Amino acid sequence: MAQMKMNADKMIDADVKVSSDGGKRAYVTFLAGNKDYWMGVVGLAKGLRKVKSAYPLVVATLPDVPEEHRQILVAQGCIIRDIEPVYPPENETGYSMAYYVINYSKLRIWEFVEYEKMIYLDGDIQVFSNIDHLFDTPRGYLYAVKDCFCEVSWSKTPQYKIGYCQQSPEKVTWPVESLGSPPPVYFNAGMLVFEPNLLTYEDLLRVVQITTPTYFAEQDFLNMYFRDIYKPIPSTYNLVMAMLWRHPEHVDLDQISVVHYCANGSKPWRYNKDEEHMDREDIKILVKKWWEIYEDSSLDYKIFVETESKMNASTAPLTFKESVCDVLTSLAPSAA
Ligand SMILES: O=c1ccn([C@@H]2O[C@H](COP(=O)(O)OP(=O)(O)O)[C@@H](O)[C@H]2O)c(=O)[nH]1
Ligand SMILES: OC[C@H]1O[C@H](O[C@@H]2[C@@H](O)[C@H](O)[C@@H](O)[C@H](O)[C@@H]2O)[C@H](O)[C@@H](O)[C@H]1O
Ligand SMILES: [Mn+2]
Repeated sequence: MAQMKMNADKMIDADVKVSSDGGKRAYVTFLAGNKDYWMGVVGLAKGLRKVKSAYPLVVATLPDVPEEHRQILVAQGCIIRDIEPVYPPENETGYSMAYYVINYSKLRIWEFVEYEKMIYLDGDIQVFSNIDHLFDTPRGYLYAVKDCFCEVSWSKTPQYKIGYCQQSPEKVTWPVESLGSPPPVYFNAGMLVFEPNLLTYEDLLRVVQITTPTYFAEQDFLNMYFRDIYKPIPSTYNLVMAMLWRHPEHVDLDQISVVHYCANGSKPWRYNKDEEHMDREDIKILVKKWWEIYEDSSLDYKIFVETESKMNASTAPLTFKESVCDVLTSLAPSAA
């Protein structure tokens, strides 16, 4: 029996796990530049191993990522997928952060149609509990967590100016008479459960070229594009860090599966205790938890795989022949 299972597994490409209905699944992140985000991706790869995710991590990688960083990621079991940049039209109004322009390249992940379903995670995200069950969400939708509008990065938006946030709409009523209908529910694009699709991909690239860029770059664009199929999922799947001080009533850290280190100064590999809010005890704990995974050599790909295979070998189910021998031995008359 075990042998038959082994053969079946061999038929499945070692790097890609399939769902019960045969669809391939994987996590995917995005890496650009020659700075230090590769450390975030290593942390993410090790975190997914620690929670025993059944699926690999694909890294959509821009050409400016150096070979040295690529080799580190391959050594950590990542699947490198080279992508070309996506440049949006000229942006007169500017972005909330100048570097956001490179985040349009995230759109390339819709081209990864060898996978039926993917979970996109920013490189500054860590997974602390297994979220593989999100791959079983009903097809035909894009799932993501609602963002928060309260940080100064939103200061140029009407919602920030009146203190309105979708996380606590009861606090400030949206003035329909002066501002029209409230903004549609809006997701943070650091974590997405989505289905790669070539027609969608080609349409994304077409529409992005005729869409005026706005403050949150590809995040605004994705919210506009997927408005009709977006389904909000709980903050446990993408704790946008500002929620800790903006909406603490909506945060139970014990229930959080995914932490998004998106607040200024909170990226663990370049944590800056002098940035606003970074002296909070909960932030220090979350940064420490990230480093514990990053520095845990038992989670390094090579060591992890060796350890797992030894454990599986020692607890592997008996083959049919072994179990028969066991029974016969137990029945044999005990030596006098
Ligand atoms: O120099 C950079 C900037 C961004 N990113 C990738 O783009 C994602 C989005 O950027 P970031 O997380 O900094 O945005 P935030 O969530 O903090 O707004 C990152 O997580 C990385 O995966 C990258 O690889 N290199
Ligand atoms: O390019 C736009 C980016 O917009 C989002 O980040 C924002 C958003 O979360 C705001 O709500 C926060 O205030 C801010 O700090 C944070 O940078 C995504 O996380 C990121 O992946 C990317 O799409
Ligand atoms: Mn991020």
